Amino acid sequence: MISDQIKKGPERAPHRSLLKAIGYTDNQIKKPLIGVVNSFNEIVPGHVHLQQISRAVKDGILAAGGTPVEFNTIAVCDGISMGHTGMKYSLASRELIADSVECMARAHCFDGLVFIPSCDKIVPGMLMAAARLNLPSIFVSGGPMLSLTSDEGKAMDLNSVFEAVGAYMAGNMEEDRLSYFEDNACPGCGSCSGMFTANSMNCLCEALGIALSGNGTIPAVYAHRLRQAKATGERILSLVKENITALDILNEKAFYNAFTVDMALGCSTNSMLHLAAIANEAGVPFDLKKVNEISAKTPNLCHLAPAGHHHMQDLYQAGGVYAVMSELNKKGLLELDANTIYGVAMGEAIKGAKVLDPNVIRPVQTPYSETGGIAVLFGSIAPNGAVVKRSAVAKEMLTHKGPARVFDSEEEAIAAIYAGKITAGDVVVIRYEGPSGGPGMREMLSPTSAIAGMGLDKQVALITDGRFSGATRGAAIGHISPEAARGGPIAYIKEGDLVSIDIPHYRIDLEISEEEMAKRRKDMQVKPPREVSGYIKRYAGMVSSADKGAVLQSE
Ligand SMILES: CC(C)(O)[C@@H](O)C(=O)O
Ligand SMILES: [Mg+2]
Repeated sequence: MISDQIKKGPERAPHRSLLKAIGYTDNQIKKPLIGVVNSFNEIVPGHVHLQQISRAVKDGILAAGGTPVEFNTIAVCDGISMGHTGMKYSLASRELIADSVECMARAHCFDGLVFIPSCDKIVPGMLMAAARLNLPSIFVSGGPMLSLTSDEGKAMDLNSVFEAVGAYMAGNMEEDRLSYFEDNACPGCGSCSGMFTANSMNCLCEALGIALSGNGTIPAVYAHRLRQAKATGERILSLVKENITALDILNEKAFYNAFTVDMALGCSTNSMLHLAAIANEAGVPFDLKKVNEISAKTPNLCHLAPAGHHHMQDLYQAGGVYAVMSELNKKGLLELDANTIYGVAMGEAIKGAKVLDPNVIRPVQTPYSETGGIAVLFGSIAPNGAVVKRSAVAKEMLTHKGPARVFDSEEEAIAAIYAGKITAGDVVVIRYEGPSGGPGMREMLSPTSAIAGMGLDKQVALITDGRFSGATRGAAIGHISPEAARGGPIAYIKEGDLVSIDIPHYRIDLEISEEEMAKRRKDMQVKPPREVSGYIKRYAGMVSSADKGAVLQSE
């Protein structure tokens, strides 16, 4: 046992003494020590109930003959940090989570780990740690929030409130209506209820084979979630016994399945950053061009919010992620011999799964589209790529040409949008918001929701070296690489330049000549880094480009 290093032989009497000081008995110390990596706190609705999930996980571990040892990580709420400098700390928190789990697991010699994430950055941060540590590992999330139906019969979620702000600011909504959404859109604990980033990543844990079926979709408040947590706690003991470690599962086939399921589900654009970062930790090659190859042949089967009106509870009732996979399998789109935490191959694991509601999970013969939810665009604005959730783009905007309206920060852009200075046809450019330049690559739900809430989403595009929320809809093209702060072409766009977007052909171009661009590179200065301090300053210096997952690199 790995934990023998802290508990076996006379030399380890002091260590056992300390374990006894915690209350562990000799009998408990002899058993496999299972780290329960919790991310409970009292500021994130997706995490506020994780003590209950953790209790259930620990019950499962105890029942299966292990000794659970809980420790915590931080967790940021992207919704609460949205629209101000707080958002600069969200993506950056992912690396802290990975690093802190590494420190805890290595220092205390756990035999296996159960990870309990929930919201956006905690899932990938923990997956990165799992890959890095390569211990027997399994994931169980806190589960999605429920979605209530409004008095107008519309399913609500966090984005309903963000878009209501847009409508209110445009003078199209009364204050009491805004309050109605504020009071009803987020009814209780769980990760926000659309196919936003948290739920995307928790669903992808199933596709990766690192979580039990249902991990992504069972609502936070259902007892099924607690049973799932117990089953997860029991399962880790089998993984320890059989020595199935994280990298037995997180290999090339697992990532192939994850990208494929991502396209079918219509996951958040942030999944491109996170899968790249996790693949990097797992030593699996990642190339954004490959993503397009998968997207080109994978039908989009689901239109959950923001692409449509379904929510996670609908996907749960429709059969969940495995039902989606069973549809994809009919077209031979999966790597069936990928490993799973069940100890059987994925093909075996999904046997028996079927679609229970074809309105929520379309049959593979009649998809929403023949191609996947996400497209990677390349072109003179984004030589190394840009990402768009094409399943949530209005048809009218799939191709668009319009004048650039250039802003060097999210704040400047939002002020112009609220002041009514953005009009039909415009391409809003928000730059110096990349991983290094931001720093922290802010997620821009306020501007995209304001545009949508003002009814301009069929006429206005928004492009940025920052990123978007999973709740963002419209022609919102992010992750433009290289970023402005590192001299990417986006730094040289001028007000009024024509920007050409062609999503079906995977292109994003600036309509100026190469000579003109060369001239601008000579004449125009890239802005100096923003004045920041502390962790985010270190982060700004070390972070890689978005197309590489915005991971920290030491050189
Ligand atoms: C606040 C949200 C909905 O979590 C957003 O940050 C996302 O990425 O989906
Ligand atoms: Mg987010």
